[in-house]
Amino acid sequence: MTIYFYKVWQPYGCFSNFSPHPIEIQGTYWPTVEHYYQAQKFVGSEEAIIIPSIHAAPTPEEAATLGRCGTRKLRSDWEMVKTDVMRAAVLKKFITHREIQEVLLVTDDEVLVENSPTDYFWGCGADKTGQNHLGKILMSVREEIRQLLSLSVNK
Ligand SMILES: Nc1c(N[C@@H]2O[C@H](COP(=O)(O)O)[C@@H](O)[C@H]2O)[nH]c(=O)[nH]c1=O
Repeated sequence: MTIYFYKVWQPYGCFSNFSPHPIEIQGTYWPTVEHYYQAQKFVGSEEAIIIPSIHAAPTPEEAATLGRCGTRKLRSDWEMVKTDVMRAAVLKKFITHREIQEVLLVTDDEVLVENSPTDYFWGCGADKTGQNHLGKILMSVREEIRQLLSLSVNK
């Protein structure tokens, strides 16, 4: 059975990048994966001055609004790196927070789909034909954590 998730307050809300699970990456703490992801759009770009505001945004929604501002220029390699940026952040989230790691592992081999009505890249979009890259990242993180756990058990 496919598992759909989207908003934090809906079933499997902990799979949303907006869920309140902080991550530490290269010595910096980010309140959510979404804060980190949106800030990475401007690393090394002429708009990098916005990064502290994204970092300090009171909610992931506000971080997303800042990062999505259409007039700001993104780093030139963003399209090439964004999936790796997202995967690193999602992996860190589920390694750090054991209670949601358990929720992820209990989904076994079910297909995970971000049920966004608007996003055809990270989610499945309104008509379910989207690429679902966030769901694919979650499934690959699930597999990686399983392997890490089996290595530590067999040591
Ligand atoms: N969960 C969730 C969203 N979905 C998230 O939005 C991000 C994509 O942002 P961008 O690349 O800037 O379009 C990505 O983290 C995706 O999972 N969007 C929302 O407005 N509300 C939400 O509750």
